[in-house]
Amino acid sequence: MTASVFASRATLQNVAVILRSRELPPGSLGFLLIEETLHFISSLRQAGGPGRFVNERTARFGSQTFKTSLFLNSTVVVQGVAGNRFVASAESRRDLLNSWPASTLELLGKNVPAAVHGAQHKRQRQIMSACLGPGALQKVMSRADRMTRKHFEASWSDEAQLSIAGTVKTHVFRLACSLLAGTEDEGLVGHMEAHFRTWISGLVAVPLDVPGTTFNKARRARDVLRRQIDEVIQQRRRQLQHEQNANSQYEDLLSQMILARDENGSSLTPEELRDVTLFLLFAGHDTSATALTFALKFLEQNPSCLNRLVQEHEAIASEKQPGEALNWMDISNMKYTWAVLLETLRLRSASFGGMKEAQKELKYNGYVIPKGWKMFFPVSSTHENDEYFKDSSKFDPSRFELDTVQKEGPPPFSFVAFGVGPHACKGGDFARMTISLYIHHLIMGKIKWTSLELYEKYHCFPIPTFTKGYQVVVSHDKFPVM
Ligand code: HEM
Repeated sequence: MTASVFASRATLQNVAVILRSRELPPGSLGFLLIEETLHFISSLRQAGGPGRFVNERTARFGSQTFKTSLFLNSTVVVQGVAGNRFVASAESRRDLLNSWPASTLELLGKNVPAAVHGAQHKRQRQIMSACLGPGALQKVMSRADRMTRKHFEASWSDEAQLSIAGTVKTHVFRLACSLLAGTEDEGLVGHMEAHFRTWISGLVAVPLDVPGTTFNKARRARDVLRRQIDEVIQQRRRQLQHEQNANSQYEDLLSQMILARDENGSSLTPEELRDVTLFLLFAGHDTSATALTFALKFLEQNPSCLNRLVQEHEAIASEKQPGEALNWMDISNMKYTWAVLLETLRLRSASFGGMKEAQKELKYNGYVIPKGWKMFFPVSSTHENDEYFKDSSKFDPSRFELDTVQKEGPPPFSFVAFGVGPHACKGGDFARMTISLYIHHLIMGKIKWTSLELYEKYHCFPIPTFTKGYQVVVSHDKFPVM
């Protein structure tokens, strides 16, 4: 049955391709629409992500724009600044729409920002802006600072051997639960973490919903998480009703999200609030944890960059009283730290690219993109292009040091780790706060970490992941001055 559906879909699409072959970009949809997907996934299973898949086809067809088929969809791949700019502006006109597989949306929920468009999306973005921007984050900074200090005391003891990937992931999840959902209850958070991992593993699984499959377990885990988040929200609403002053300094973003209104005075519906809270945990978790893990690896491999960071953090700490929490101004003054994070994301982007669907026939670069086809912009082929980033394979945070080292930053649409267009990331400041705090307390704790394997392998399916979890030995001492 499934095979015949594949076959008829593939046949219909192939007929369309033959009829319009002169107008379409060069390329091949492969055998039964599945062959190309297998090549794509095999490329993601290696370091470099989709780079090999994209570069091979770019060379074979002599064009940066080519057709292929990904995840059963006829797809046009576009690259570089021009391709990214085209996607952003076509999406702003709603000629392209965000396109996630139906099975992923089934697990994420139909109300999440990535799934909605138009007025509902605008309302959600306005509310998220109010709750994830510097003003809101300033209110939760002392809580975040306290949790990060506590994490180092508990997990980074002298001579400990630990997996940085695992340790960082757990911390980022706990911090996000505390700041986004307002809960630090260890029992509840531990329980949520286990369900959370089962839930997100279903997002890239075969969507077979029968008992025992990864997808089915993920759907059940999602139901448990929804109940848990609903309870947390109800509890928070009751607390807020008892608060005398609704403008007091809320130490969690959930309270701010409950109270936030868009320009028309509308708030999130209860179902939206639940789905958006869970979505924020999902959107901010693996992305931030991966960026932090790879940043630490790059720093270990580049002692001169680490030394610059030490100077920056010592200067900031010297202005504080002992034990005084960092504030948002301190985070925004950590300019080299931010440059290290951006350079890490350039070389190890958590997203391998964006997939959008054409709502009508489009023209790009002289080629036709038929209605219903997907457009895919791979991140790596822009990030690793010497035209935009000189010596692009080199880890060099100074390319993002605007005002001080560089007169101009990279060209617009060349750095796309946070996506482009109306659905671009809303959590950059949150990620910046989480990662900067972590690096600050690591450095000020005089902690040294040494890899058991300096050049450990990693793969990119679905995001960059060290094969052995980046195992290190910890010691507490002074950094060598370079
Ligand atoms: C280094 C960390 C992060 C990276 C690299 C990252 C990257 C991305 C990317 C590539 C997208 C998709 C954009 C698109 O579809 O075009 C996205 C969307 C999003 N991210 Fe992030 N993200 C990070 C952290 C966070 C955090 C910490 C949060 C929240 C706490 C967050 C919230 C969101 C939201 C809400 C969206 C969806 C926006 C929409 O559909 O309107 N992200 N992010």
